[in-house]
Amino acid sequence: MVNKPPGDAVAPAVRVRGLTVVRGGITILEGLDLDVPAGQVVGLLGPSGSGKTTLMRSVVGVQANVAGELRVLGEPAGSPSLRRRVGYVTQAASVYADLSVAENLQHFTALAGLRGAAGRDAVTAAIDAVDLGGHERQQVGSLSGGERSRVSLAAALVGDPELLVLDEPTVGLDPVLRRDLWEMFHRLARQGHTLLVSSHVMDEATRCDRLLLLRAGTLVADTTPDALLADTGAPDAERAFLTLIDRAAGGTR
Ligand SMILES: Nc1ncnc2c1ncn2[C@@H]1O[C@H](COP(=O)(O)OP(=O)(O)OP(=O)(O)O)[C@@H](O)[C@H]1O
Repeated sequence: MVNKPPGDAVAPAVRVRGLTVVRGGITILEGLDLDVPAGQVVGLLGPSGSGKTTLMRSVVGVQANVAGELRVLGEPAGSPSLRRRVGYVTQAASVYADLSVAENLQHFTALAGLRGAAGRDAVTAAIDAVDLGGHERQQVGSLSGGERSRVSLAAALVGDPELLVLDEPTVGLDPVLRRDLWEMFHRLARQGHTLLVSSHVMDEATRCDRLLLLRAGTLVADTTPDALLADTGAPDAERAFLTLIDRAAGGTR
């Protein structure tokens, strides 16, 4: 497992300066400056279409037409050396429905270059991390939606990446599963992983250590849940977000 370095003076896991991304001839992200601190659960929140996936794709190095500075774990985003250090879970499940949980994870451990005992240990550790013990032999196609999401997460975990980039991992899950997943994210952060987790559900903001609030491709706030509520005087994250948007627009509400 990744170990936390001592002290607080740790370089950010992701450093973004002046990031602009154009897709289909349209500027989707414009001049973003932000840091993702190491060892924390950082929420990337914003409405549908605000650019969360585009930013995540840029961080993991699969996005074209990216301008500006984008460093991930000290390397330029997309560097070949980052392939094993960064895990990415997209919104679409990336696991095979006709294989069992264990077979899926064996496939991903092999892709991560882990063979023999190291591969078996990685599969066991990933299954434990996502609490899927007892489901090893079950076909993924017969799992519940929440269990399937956790297999995708386990697949991203097998190489023990330092940075996990998770695109809307809790979408469509019931409140209990959502809570369990957020608890798991914090457990992973305590082990030294950094998690960048997107959501368009504002009440998930309170579950993050830090928050990046995006709207229409610009950063509305880089804050903590407590500071967000204190700064806006709003009773919850959703109303705080609306207050910030009104402020940015020069509104009076
Ligand atoms: N190839 C493309 N050409 C033009 N516009 C695009 C292209 N891909 C994405 N977009 C636009 O970029 C904007 C940001 O999309 P993105 O998927 O990053 O948003 P998001 O915040 O992740 O949304 P959601 O929460 O719905 O997943 C959207 O308005 C989308 O329509």
